Amino acid sequence: MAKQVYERDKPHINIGTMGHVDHGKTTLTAAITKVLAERGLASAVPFERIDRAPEERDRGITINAAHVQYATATRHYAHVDMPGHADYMKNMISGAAQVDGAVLVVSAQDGAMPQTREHVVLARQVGVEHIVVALNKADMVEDTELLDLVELEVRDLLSEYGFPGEEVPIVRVSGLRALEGDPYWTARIGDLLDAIDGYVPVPRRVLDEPFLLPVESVLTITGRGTVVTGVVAQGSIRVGDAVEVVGLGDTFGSVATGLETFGQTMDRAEAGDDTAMLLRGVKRDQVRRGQVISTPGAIRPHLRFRARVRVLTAGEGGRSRPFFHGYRPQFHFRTTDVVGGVDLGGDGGMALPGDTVEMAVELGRPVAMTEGLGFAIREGGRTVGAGTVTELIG
Ligand SMILES: Nc1nc2c(ncn2[C@@H]2O[C@H](COP(=O)(O)OP(=O)(O)OP(=O)(O)O)[C@@H](O)[C@H]2O)c(=O)[nH]1
Ligand SMILES: [Mg+2]
Repeated sequence: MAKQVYERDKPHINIGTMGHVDHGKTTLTAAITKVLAERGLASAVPFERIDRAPEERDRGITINAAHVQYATATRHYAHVDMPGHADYMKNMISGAAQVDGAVLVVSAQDGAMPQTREHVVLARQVGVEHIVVALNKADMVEDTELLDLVELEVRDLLSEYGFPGEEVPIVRVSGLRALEGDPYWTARIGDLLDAIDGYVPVPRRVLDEPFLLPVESVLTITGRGTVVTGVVAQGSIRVGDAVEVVGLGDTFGSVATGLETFGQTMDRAEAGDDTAMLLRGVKRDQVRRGQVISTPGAIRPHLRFRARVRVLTAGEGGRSRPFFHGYRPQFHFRTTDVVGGVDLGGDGGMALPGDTVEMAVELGRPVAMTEGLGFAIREGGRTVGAGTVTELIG
């Protein structure tokens, strides 16, 4: 059967659901596709197809970020449903790094919880500028004063981390009731989508720079070959173009022999597209998450770099004590994390929570990078810093 061709007839936006564990992100994601399917703008994706790994079903939590697509009257969306559980924060970070805007899901019953705060902090760090709040499980709270209070609390939290808390749209929804077909709550999902359409701007895509695709996942298509997926960070590519696979090992060349988005073929993929790329002559074990696919020669892997880092405070989920020269946390770049040693300049170097410091870093594995690349620093399940590469050393 011939595959459908992707029609680039509406602006494309990448968004995602984030928020504390169990606040209803996956249910809301399923509800959005259901409501839009009824309008002929999406295929309904049931809850079990979003959380589909056996462990996800058994534990009732999201582990891997899942991607679905839908359209509103004016836009095409790729939507990544991120995990809320603290153990899977690194999947949340790479998910958030790809989105142009986020839907922060907050349970109206529980209000803002630890990962609500941590996700807001991380969204800020990875450059998400626009957040729309879904005050979910609103079906469970009858007291409207209580809803007003939770709303205020969320606005304050957003303002605390530099978002315009006063103007962020907050929509009271019930993903579960909408999924069950309740007309009132179905209409509220419509309100949420209107808020997203209206509040998250179409970002300016960087098309005039070399092509770059951070690899999010790798799969084998029997009889065709190895496919990498991810959101194109910059530039564009056509079927037949030469590419390089860069980072985590030796750089090698290939050719993009096929391009798809959500199962629809494309002749050309461009910045912002959620893309699957078939690579010629590449074995499954030669590519992995954390590498980048680029125009040949456009980017190099590096082990050593200098950076400017803001050390998070305990209140932001970071450390309560300083770290010193020789500290070895994990560095999260785009879709990967790599251990690295920190040089704070001499044995007396120290970085206090709340400080912004300059440091040199030596990674355990080379990562494809250019100056200006952002990253998060994590240790023992928490985010301790946010940085930007200022100079490539080696
Ligand atoms: N009453 C009510 N229950 C809901 C609503 N949305 C979700 N739930 C329930 O809350 C529980 C968690 O829902 P999920 O959608 O898995 O939550 P999640 O935020 O995706 O969880 P993680 O991805 O593991 O962080 C499930 O039992 C849902 O049925 C809602 O709007 N109202
Ligand atoms: Mg989930």
